[in-house]
This record gives sequence, structure tokens and C-alpha cells, in this order.
Amino acid sequence: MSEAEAFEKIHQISMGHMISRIVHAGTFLRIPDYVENGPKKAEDVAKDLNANVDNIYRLMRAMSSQGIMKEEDDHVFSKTPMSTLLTSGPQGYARSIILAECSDVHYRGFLSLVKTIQTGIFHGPSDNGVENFWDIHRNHPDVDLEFSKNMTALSLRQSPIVVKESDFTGCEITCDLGGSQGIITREILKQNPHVKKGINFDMGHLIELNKKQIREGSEMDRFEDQSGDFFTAVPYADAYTMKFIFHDWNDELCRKILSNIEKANPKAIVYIYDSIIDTKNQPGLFPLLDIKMMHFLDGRERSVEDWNTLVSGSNYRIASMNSTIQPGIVKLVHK
Ligand SMILES: C[S@@+](CC[C@H](N)C(=O)[O-])C[C@H]1O[C@@H](n2cnc3c(N)ncnc32)[C@H](O)[C@@H]1O
Repeated sequence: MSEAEAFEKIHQISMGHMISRIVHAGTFLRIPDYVENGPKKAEDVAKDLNANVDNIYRLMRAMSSQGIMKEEDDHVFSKTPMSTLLTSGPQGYARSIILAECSDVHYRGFLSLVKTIQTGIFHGPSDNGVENFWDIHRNHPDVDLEFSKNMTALSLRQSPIVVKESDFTGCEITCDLGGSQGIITREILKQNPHVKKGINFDMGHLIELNKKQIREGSEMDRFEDQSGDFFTAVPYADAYTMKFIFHDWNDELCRKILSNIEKANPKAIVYIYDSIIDTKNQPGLFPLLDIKMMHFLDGRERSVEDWNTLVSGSNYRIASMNSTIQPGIVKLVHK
């Protein structure tokens, strides 16, 4: 990389938080909805939103600079594939990524990152006046809902792949711990007609929200939402799945979940769907996500070595690991 390229890259990085907050503002104001059905004048959008005309124009221009909509004519903007993904309609499944990840509470939480790095104690939640990341969500139901929708959007892409790579032969009951809106459990039931019951297990407030939703599909006859705390106890099952759960917690707390699984059924198989990262020079999102886990949850994105360390302190052993897909799969069986 030349010095000029290095400088340009650093300049881009310095804009990162501004870009995400600009896109958050535009998404929050539903600007992508306005251009979805045909080109739209910034003035008309401003009028409809009862907002400052010049500022709406400048916001739309800034969003265009990132490929979110296109200025076709003076002050007239049209949609792009990115703006469609940020609409509030059925095709706008990326809207919740922006509304959750770039929300005020997540943004504010990053203010104390240096403190976390220096002290080794995670400070993300304390900047929001709470002790626990999930309490931030409990106190902000709007962010909580967008976060769940975001996890669902990701799950809809990932579940068919990880479930296909997992073997539920001989399992009558499965349980997805921290299952959010139940996408993994539904996929297990769809791909495994022999499974009699699939339990989607999550915290009470989330399960209550699930129950208010209309969820259709023949697999729903065998689907059950159950609320609880996986640090206290988990329901009986023949197979447990957990997608993006262990990355939220430190090794000790992950082992606590494993010991609760052991108490419920030591013979059960355990499938962990999580990152298995390469430690050196890995480009992409996971080393960045690792910092979020460190700062908000005392969690981590784990390498093969990290997984071995975590599991070696439990009564389980790693039966197999698959890092060829995303997320990776760590299969555990009782020792
Ligand atoms: C990162 S999200 C993953 C959601 C889902 N597994 C997925 O991949 O889309 C973590 C989930 O764990 C749930 N959770 C956190 N603490 C929990 C606890 N103590 N008991 C049960 N569920 C919990 C959260 O409500 C959230 O749905």
C-alpha cells in the first residue's frame, strides 16, 4: 500500500462512525421508503416529513454518496438495491441492522471503549446506566425489537446451511437456547420431520413478543416457545443448538450453560453455531465484532485454540469442528 493509499484508508476509517449515523438518521426517517416507488424530489420528502428542506436534501445527497439512492436530476432521487434493503417493506430486511447496530444506545456504549481496553473490565453497558447488555435492550424495546429482527434476517440466511450440516438423527426433542424469534428451531423441524418437538428458548420478554406474532408453516405444530434463563436451567432435549450465544459470554459463563445442559440431559448432543476465527490478519467483520463482544458483554469471537480452552474446562469434548461455513459449527458430546 502506498503512503497516499494508506492516508486515504485512514481518512475513510475516520468517517466510519459519521457514515453509520448518517445512514441511521435517513433510515430512521424512512427516507428509502420515499424513493422506492419512483424518483422523488427532496422538497416533497421534506414537506411530508415536516422537516427542513435543505437538510433533507443534504441528507439524501450524503446517503447517495454511499450508494444508498441516486440523484437522477437536481434534488430528485431514485432507488438503488441498497435503498430497497433499507425500506420498511418486506424487501427491507437490512433496515433493522442499521436501526439496532447504529442506535443511540449502541453508539453511546462505545464511548468508554478505551476504558474497557485499559482495565479489562467491560464498560459498554455502564455507559447506558445498566450492568448488562440485555438490560439495555429491555429498557429500549424499540432497539430490542430491531435487534431481534436483525438476528432473524441473518438467521434466515444462515439457518438452512448450519442445520443441513448438523445431524439430528434419533433426536425427538431439540432445543435452541437463546433462539430469539425461533428461526433455527423452525429450520430443524422443516429439515427433520422425525423431530417431534422443537423448543425455542429465550428470555421472557422476548418470548412474549414472539407469542404476539402470527407465524405460519406446517412445522409450527411441533414448535414450542419456552421462556427462561439458560444460566439457571434449560428444558430437557436430545439435541441443543445455540447460534451466536457463546460469543456473548466469557468461558466461565459458557461452561455454566454447558453444565445446565448436562443437568437436563448429559446424553444430548450440542451444536454451537458461532464464529471460528483465524487469528492472524483476518480481514472482515469478526475481529471487529470481537471488540463489540469484549466491550458490551465480556464475550469473544473464538479461534480453534479458544474453543479448545473453553471446552477443556467442561465435561464435554469437541466431536467435530466445521469452519468452512459461516457461522462455523462446533459439535460437543459429553466426555
Ligand atoms: C446474539 S442473540 C442470538 C439470537 C439467535 N440465536 C440468532 O442467532 O439469531 C442472543 C440471544 O440470547 C438471548 N439471551 C440472552 N441471555 C439469555 C439468558 N440468560 N437466557 C436465555 N436467553 C438469553 C437473547 O435474548 C438473544 O435472543
